[in-house]
Amino acid sequence: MSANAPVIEASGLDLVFRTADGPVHALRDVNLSIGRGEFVSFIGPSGCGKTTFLRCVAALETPTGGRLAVNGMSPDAARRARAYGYVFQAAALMPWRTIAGNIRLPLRIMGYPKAEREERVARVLRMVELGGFEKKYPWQLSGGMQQRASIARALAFDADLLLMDEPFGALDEIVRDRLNEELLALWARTGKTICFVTHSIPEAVYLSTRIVVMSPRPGRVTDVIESPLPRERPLHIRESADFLSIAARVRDGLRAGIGAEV
Ligand SMILES: Nc1ncnc2c1ncn2[C@@H]1O[C@H](COP(=O)(O)OP(=O)(O)OP(=O)(O)O)[C@@H](O)[C@H]1O
Repeated sequence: MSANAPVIEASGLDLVFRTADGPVHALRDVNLSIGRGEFVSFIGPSGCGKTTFLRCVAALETPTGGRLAVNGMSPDAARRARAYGYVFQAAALMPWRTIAGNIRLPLRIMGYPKAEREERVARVLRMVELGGFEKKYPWQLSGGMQQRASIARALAFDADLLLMDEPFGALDEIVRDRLNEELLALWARTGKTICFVTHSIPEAVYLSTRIVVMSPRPGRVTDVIESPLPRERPLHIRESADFLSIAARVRDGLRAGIGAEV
């Protein structure tokens, strides 16, 4: 695959869930191409298909129409090639395992030798500033630290693509600000491609190079906004005119999507 080939390419993507109450059109005609090193946020009201899109990329759902390629492969093949790390809404750590044990387990399942497992666990914990917390259990850590541990687990495979489904939604604003800054720093350091689901307009605008606005019933993309903000973003950039004008456009897009529904 060439370095410029899209990491994710969706064309005419459709997904209809068959339910007892009839079909649910979770995604309709989604066309999106995401390039290497982009930070793309997905924002939209509950039920507009944000999680479903990420799950399709991760081969956890099968689209009912259209095409989807991840690193130029089918999502299934990309999953086998460990193309991505997935960070869930809640930290989803196993409470009976230590932080190191949580990160080590998938590495063990995938057959990494012991020495390499240990090296990777130590490295990713340092990356999320949790060095020294290896032997703690999840309940001994704050919510923000748990979420950092779950990011470390997703980083352990060195995948170039990170799929993050509302990872900071349950955290208070101060912790969220800090993790947003840390995530941007990590993105800058590693050059990974990040797909990030959020309900927060400021979070989407602060983090992203591109913002995908979605609306429900059927779930579809209603706007894609390129951010003019520089890659280096101190928190106070949120008071700048550029920031506020992108936030206003996202808000308008969300309103228009809801308006179209009624
Ligand atoms: N396994 C499933 N079976 C049936 N319907 C489903 C299934 N998964 C999702 N849906 C429906 O598909 C639509 C899109 O759901 P999805 O979870 O992708 O939305 P979302 O935008 O991520 O919402 P939220 O912001 O609340 O997480 C919703 O109407 C949801 O009820």
